[in-house]
Amino acid sequence: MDIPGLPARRAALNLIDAVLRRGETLDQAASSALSRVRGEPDRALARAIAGEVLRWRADLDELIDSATRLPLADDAKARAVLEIMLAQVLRLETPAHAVIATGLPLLAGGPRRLAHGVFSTLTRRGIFLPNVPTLPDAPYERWGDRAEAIAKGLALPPPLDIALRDAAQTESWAEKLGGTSLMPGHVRLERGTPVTELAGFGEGAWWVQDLAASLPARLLGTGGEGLSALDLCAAPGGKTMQLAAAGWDVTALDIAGRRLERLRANLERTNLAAEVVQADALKWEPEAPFDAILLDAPCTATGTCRRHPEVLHRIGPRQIDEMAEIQTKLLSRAAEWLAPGGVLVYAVCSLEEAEGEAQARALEGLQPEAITQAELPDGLAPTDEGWLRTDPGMLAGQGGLDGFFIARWRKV
Ligand SMILES: C[S@@+](CC[C@H](N)C(=O)[O-])C[C@H]1O[C@@H](n2cnc3c(N)ncnc32)[C@H](O)[C@@H]1O
Repeated sequence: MDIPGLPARRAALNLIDAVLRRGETLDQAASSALSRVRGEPDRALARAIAGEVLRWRADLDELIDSATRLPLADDAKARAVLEIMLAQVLRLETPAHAVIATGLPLLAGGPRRLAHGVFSTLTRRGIFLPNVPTLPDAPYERWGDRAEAIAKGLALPPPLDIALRDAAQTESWAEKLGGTSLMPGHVRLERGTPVTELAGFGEGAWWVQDLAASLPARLLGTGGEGLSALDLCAAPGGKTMQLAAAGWDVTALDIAGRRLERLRANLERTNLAAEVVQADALKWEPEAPFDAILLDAPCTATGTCRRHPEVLHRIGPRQIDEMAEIQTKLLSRAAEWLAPGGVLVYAVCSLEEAEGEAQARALEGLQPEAITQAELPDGLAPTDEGWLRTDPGMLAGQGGLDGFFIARWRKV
């Protein structure tokens, strides 16, 4: 029999290992790593511990190294166990005795005494974490002069943003749900709000969507009688719902069947319509050109680091290059499918220049259409090129937002 709480800590260790060694996402790792953890609270605890370690790993390691005479190897199990133990004390307010009771058994047959010694030395010393997590070296270097601000955003727990089907009712939904609105059609609620229990969820009056993620579809404008929009890479459908609610005649295309099932369920719940196509956008050909195309391309998703801190560790040049290559192909195909006068919006939830600015710079044959200040919430501004670059850490006073790159063109 395991002691209570031990399976959750073992699972946290396995989740971290899957991210650091196998490059998996926490979601990918979850089904196997959490399979032996009974009960949702313990599964949530395992994920929370792993998330905190991945967010604060550089700072936790600095503490560990300050208390050992010889540094532990980067991949030493004792280091990983100490990270888990310290993250609980420093981030989850778990009492030290519970941390010891569920941490040291993970090192059975190994350096338990060493780990106990390091943990006791540190907790006696009165340790704390900085206000802002220290980024791992690789993303710190990649993000250059944006890195400090991004790190500040990482320290903020992301709020819960919802997008309304009917933007005209923004004020009344904000009041009903006790939230605040940063632009029409948007309401911001406190993190951890149980989504499905909120008023309006069942009747499909809104869906969960980060404020930044809601901007690309807004930048296509409103549709109308007979105006067609292609949502290329559409699942699970946040932007499809926005486009349909804005009056476009939407074709929603994605390669992933399971994700398209979620898109269909989302459309059904919100009582919105779209033609759904399962296809590979690198091979598919449309029957007719579109008046508007939204390419929300697959990407490294580093802009979601607040919710998915594993991207700080598992994304490197290889993944960025792979994604950039696909994005270039998708963008040039999408550009060919526009009707004269049609608008193309390109978006990625990535903080990487290769997936954002470099893609926009390389696209030929369409006329850039600058994003304007009036189209953005207060506190955000377009770049000199007329693109939008959001970083976690922007709008910090209002709870931040995800990192996105967005650009727009017109076919003249
Ligand atoms: C950033 S997500 C899209 C999110 C979606 N637009 C939303 O707002 O809910 C990228 C999507 O691209 C899809 N995808 C990746 N490669 C694709 C391809 N070759 N053809 C079509 N879809 C693809 C993935 O299945 C994934 O659903």
